Amino acid sequence: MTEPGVTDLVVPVKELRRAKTRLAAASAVVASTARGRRAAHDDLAFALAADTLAAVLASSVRRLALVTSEPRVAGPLAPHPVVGNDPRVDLVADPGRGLNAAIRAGIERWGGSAPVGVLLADLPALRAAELDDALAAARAALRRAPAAFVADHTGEGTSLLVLAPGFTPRFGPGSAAAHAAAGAVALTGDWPGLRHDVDVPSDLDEVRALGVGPATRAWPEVPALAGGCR
Ligand SMILES: Nc1nc2c(ncn2[C@@H]2O[C@H](COP(=O)(O)OP(=O)(O)OP(=O)(O)O)[C@@H](O)[C@H]2O)c(=O)[nH]1
Ligand SMILES: C=C(OP(=O)(O)O)C(=O)O
Repeated sequence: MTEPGVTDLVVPVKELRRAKTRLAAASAVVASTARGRRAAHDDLAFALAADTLAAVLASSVRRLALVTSEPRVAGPLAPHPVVGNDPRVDLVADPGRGLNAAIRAGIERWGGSAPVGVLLADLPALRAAELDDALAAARAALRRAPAAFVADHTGEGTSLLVLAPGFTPRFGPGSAAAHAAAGAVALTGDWPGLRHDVDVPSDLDEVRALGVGPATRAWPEVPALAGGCR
């Protein structure tokens, strides 16, 4: 039986022009002009988020609070084909005070009185089945702990945090240790797509080897995103 709340997810997406600065070298390889590099960078950050969101929407997630002020996701040309008019998606304005503030805004959108998941949006190899499996494991863990998390492939970051009301998200450098120290249970499942976030250029090769969604696969070409999923 599904316990209420835990299939509600908050996903933050930073403004593309400010996001993923550690990936700048990847864009420099595919474009020779500053303008071209800027566009390639924004397209890459967008592709990572689009593929993550497509997997989320193919999962059993009940509601999605998408916290962003990025015009390509939430602006006048939105909704984007990936998010579409999906009734599960609730757009929340980014307060502009960093990642944890954005996450809090997403949690508060639903009142903050039930368990909720927080998933970062740089997981282009994420599979819907992995997310469902991890959410089920988190549901079980929440019977004995205030939160559960999935560490990223380096072991230092957090890709998914599921928290009961009252637990404070501690995203940022060293978040896996911070979440564990605050009492969250580290989930141990074999979820390579869920664990492999893309922070530095070498991560791109590694997620491509796992198998990424259509947007990241096509980069630096911008694909006609049709909202399909693997
Ligand atoms: N809405 C929102 N999302 C954020 C913010 N900061 C990070 N994120 C999201 O959190 C996820 C992980 O981001 P990071 O890789 O830690 O941060 P980043 O600032 O984009 O990348 P770097 O500049 O390379 O450190 C991505 O999905 C980002 O879009 C923020 O201030 N607001
Ligand atoms: C933002 C985080 O990770 P990364 O910088 O690895 O994306 C985090 O783990 O809180």
